[in-house]
Amino acid sequence: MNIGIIGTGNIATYLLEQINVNHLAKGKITAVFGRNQEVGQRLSEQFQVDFHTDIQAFLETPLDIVVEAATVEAAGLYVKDVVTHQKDLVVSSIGVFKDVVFLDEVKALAGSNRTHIFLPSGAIGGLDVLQSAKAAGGLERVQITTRKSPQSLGIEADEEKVIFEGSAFEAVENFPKNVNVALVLAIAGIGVEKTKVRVIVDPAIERNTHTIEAEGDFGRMQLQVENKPMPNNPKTSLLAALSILAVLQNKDRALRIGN
Ligand SMILES: NC(=O)C1=CN([C@@H]2O[C@H](COP(=O)(O)OP(=O)(O)OC[C@H]3O[C@@H](n4cnc5c(N)ncnc54)[C@H](O)[C@@H]3O)[C@@H](O)[C@H]2O)C=CC1
Ligand SMILES: O=C([O-])CC(=O)C(=O)O
Repeated sequence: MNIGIIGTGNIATYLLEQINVNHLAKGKITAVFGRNQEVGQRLSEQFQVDFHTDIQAFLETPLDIVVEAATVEAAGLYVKDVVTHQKDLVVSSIGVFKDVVFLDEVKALAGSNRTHIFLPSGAIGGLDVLQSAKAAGGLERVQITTRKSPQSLGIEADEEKVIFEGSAFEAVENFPKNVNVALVLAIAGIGVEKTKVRVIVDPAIERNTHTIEAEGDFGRMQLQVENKPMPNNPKTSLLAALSILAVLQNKDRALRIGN
């Protein structure tokens, strides 16, 4: 499997190490697309990977699957191109799908190009429960509370404070690098308007903590994940990078676990 990556940051570098050096997934990252020539050159030498600044040239290389590990904005620019070039796609910046019409368009393109789109569970879990809970309707309420340090949120604060309360749609507009988890939750569950999000800044906390609550005909769920932030980017939890690695490991397996 030839893997391409969009982005040259923290997640991209983590995947290059785990796949090209530690061989933790089948296949190899053969090409990286980014804007920063200097960083790209460094990654290219360190991990024996082609670096491209032209998206068309990147997508014309023989790739089986492309991992977007850039930003919500970059995902908006490139995901359709990836699918129309008939590559499978893994999206990290799931906030790009806050626009349901855009999500439907990308899904339709994937159908007509016979490709698959993977949305990793990222820095949370519980998506299996939500999908089962709504299989026959009857999922009523979903809420996520994200608690992060000022460094992880990229803001200044000297006391604990609720800094956002609203829908998943509004949350992405405000914190595009911190609430992709709310979007995957919304897509798995009851949608971007009904999924409620709270963001709390907490100077006393070291871990990126997400608490998910859901209720419906199935009963109730409460799940809390206390994530270690990544050293190179404290906004991002290690689990988010691991979840992409797991998607790449599981993609073609005969045995599927969870729904
Ligand atoms: N689903 C989830 O649970 C999570 C998702 N994320 C998403 O993953 C993304 C990547 O995370 P990190 O690697 O930690 O971030 P990072 O900030 O270390 O790296 C982002 C990279 O994207 C590149 N980039 C930005 N705009 C670009 C463009 N137009 N074209 C090409 N490259 C562009 C930057 O140069 C940088 O190399 C985040 O921005 C966020 O959207 C992050 C954490 C959790
Ligand atoms: O990594 C995390 O804890 C969550 C995150 O940044 C995101 O969902 O964008």
